[in-house]
Amino acid sequence: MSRLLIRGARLLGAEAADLLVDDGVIREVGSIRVGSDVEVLDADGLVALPGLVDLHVHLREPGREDAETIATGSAAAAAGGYTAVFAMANTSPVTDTAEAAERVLDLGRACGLTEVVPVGAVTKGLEGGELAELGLMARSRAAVRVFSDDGHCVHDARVMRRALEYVKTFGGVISQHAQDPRLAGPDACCHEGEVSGRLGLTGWPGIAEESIVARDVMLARHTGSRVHVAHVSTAGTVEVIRWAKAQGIDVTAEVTPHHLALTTDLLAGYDPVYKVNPPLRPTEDVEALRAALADGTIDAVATDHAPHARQDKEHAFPDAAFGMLGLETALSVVSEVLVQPGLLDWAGVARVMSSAPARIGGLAAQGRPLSEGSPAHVTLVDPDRELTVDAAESRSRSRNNPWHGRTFRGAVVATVYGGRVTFDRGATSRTHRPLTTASTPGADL
Ligand SMILES: NC(=O)N[C@@H](CC(=O)O)C(=O)O
Repeated sequence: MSRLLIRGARLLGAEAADLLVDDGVIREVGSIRVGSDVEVLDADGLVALPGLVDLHVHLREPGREDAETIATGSAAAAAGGYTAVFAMANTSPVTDTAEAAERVLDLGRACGLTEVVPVGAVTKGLEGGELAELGLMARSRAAVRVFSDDGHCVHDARVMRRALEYVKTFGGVISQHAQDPRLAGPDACCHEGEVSGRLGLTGWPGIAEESIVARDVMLARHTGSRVHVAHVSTAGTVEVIRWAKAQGIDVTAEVTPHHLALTTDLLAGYDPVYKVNPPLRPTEDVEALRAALADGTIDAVATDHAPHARQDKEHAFPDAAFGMLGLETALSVVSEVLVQPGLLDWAGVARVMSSAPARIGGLAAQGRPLSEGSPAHVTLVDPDRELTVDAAESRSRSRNNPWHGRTFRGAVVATVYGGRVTFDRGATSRTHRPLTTASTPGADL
């Protein structure tokens, strides 16, 4: 494999330095001179983060390759700075066997743009009844550690209890889509409140999420097992998780960029691009989610990248599919709503978008500090670069992009996965410019 020099990157909490990558590993960090046989990424003024890790994406293959494939989803992931993504099990067929998980793994490896980690279903066919082949999936080549019926809640407490007991035996985790189906059924498509009343849309009350999370943290305590809360969307859920963590219960949680930035008011025009599950919530919830991510109550940002073909999404609001794209814009949204206002620094971004999700998902080779001997998974970010989102330019096969037309400050410039450049917005051709903090580069990170 060819060698790569990442020149002059701003490392977290350290001086700017060059990184020499050989055979997929960071060999040297410092001031490095190389010959002309080495590919160079000019990272002057760019922040180098450990490669981003996304615990929650929908890649739609097998079954809905018209909406996304593992290849197009991997390209979108690389463009978003991701070096690992966890592919949810709600494909067709469902990832509920060892063979299905291995197939997703192999398709991801064949693309080679990012690590594609299969998530196994908790129950057969996501039907909520019988447990899927959890042990076989764990012992397969795919070594599945994260299990989820995402898109559906594991609503039967007895099934959830057994699943938690089972995955404990091999250090797995259940990622729960918390939605009590009796409190928020299939027609529920809008946060239950003033807006749903005014628009005449069926409400999806926060209590449908909070009551399941409260039950699940108690089941995690009872079983001594590990539960992860997918796409937290309300202030009440934050309170439950904060309490559970204070009791020492083994619970982790993720929040999406859209729940950190968009509110239920956007539904006023009935644009189905804003229809997502769980729904967009009011400002008070958004503020609580931002604060919870900053103080560590919520561990990670996960996109819930949910591509949909036009024929599924472009309908009257109640009939449209749930979900929105997220992979290519996540870092820019986090930069805009958390870094610019001072709620997170870049070390904090590395925590919530790389090291914490890697730890939760059991990926030892991801989320590591960029030091000698670490695998070369690197995301280069320009904190000041403006990015205007154009849905037509997406690498995703789908166009349900809620950020179309928005301009963000802060963008991924290049991604290195296993020592190979998988995305480059021009880092190889950038002109040199001075570091913004010349005396102590990295001090503001
Ligand atoms: N998050 C979404 O809005 N959609 C998800 C599944 C789901 O959680 O409904 C999808 O697969 O499209």
